[in-house]
Amino acid sequence: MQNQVTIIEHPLIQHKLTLMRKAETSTTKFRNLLKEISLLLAYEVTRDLPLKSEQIKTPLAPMNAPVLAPDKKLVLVSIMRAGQGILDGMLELIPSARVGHIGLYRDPKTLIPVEYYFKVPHDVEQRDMIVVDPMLATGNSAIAAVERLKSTNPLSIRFVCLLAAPEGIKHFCETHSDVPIYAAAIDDYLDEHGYIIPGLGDAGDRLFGTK
Ligand SMILES: O=P(O)(O)OC[C@H]1O[C@H](OP(=O)(O)OP(=O)(O)O)[C@H](O)[C@@H]1O
Ligand SMILES: O=c1cc[nH]c(=O)[nH]1
Ligand SMILES: [Mg+2]
Repeated sequence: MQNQVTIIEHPLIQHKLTLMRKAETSTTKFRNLLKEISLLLAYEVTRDLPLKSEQIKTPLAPMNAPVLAPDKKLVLVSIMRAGQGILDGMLELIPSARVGHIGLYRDPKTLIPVEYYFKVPHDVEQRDMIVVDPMLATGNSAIAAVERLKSTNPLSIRFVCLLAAPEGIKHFCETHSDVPIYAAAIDDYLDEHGYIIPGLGDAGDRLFGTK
């Protein structure tokens, strides 16, 4: 199977992403912008959710109105820390979604992800999964997270990020060819430390003000 890679080129996303990239953007602004963009990413990644009809009454007339099909249950999984920034926005749009967390940090020397936390809802086998992390750089973290999450048997998995490097997309697609990727932009390349260029720096540090 060949991955579907969707670049979400909506002007509002692109404008807000530019503001996030700027070195002078404060932690508060960075966090707010990521939340705002995440609402728009959530809109795109849920575009094909099935609907059913429900009989309702407006103040003027009865009608058959569309509502989300009740069996379409979602679980959002944040790759901590930086995934929390996308999770917050998505939960605002999909408040009934269940939430899982996987804690990973990238060893700065080896660029190998180290897991420090894992918790997903017990009924994940009946849910479609949306995994979120702003950055897909080497792809090692997303690959490890998805591998771990596949072992819990969700109905399906989608991966949503803000920025991706071409190297990370290639690596991820070679490993998890069945998982569609949604991103706001694909940047140019990775530097010798595994940072996305031009990128936006370390998403976790910028989100939480840890540097
Ligand atoms: O594709 P990769 O090369 O694996 O890099 C991407 C990972 O790096 C960042 O996390 P980081 O390790 O900085 O942890 P943090 O979220 O706690 O800052 C980012 O949020 C991804 O999880
Ligand atoms: O550019 C990068 C690469 C990995 N993780 C980040 O937060 N930023
Ligand atoms: Mg980080």
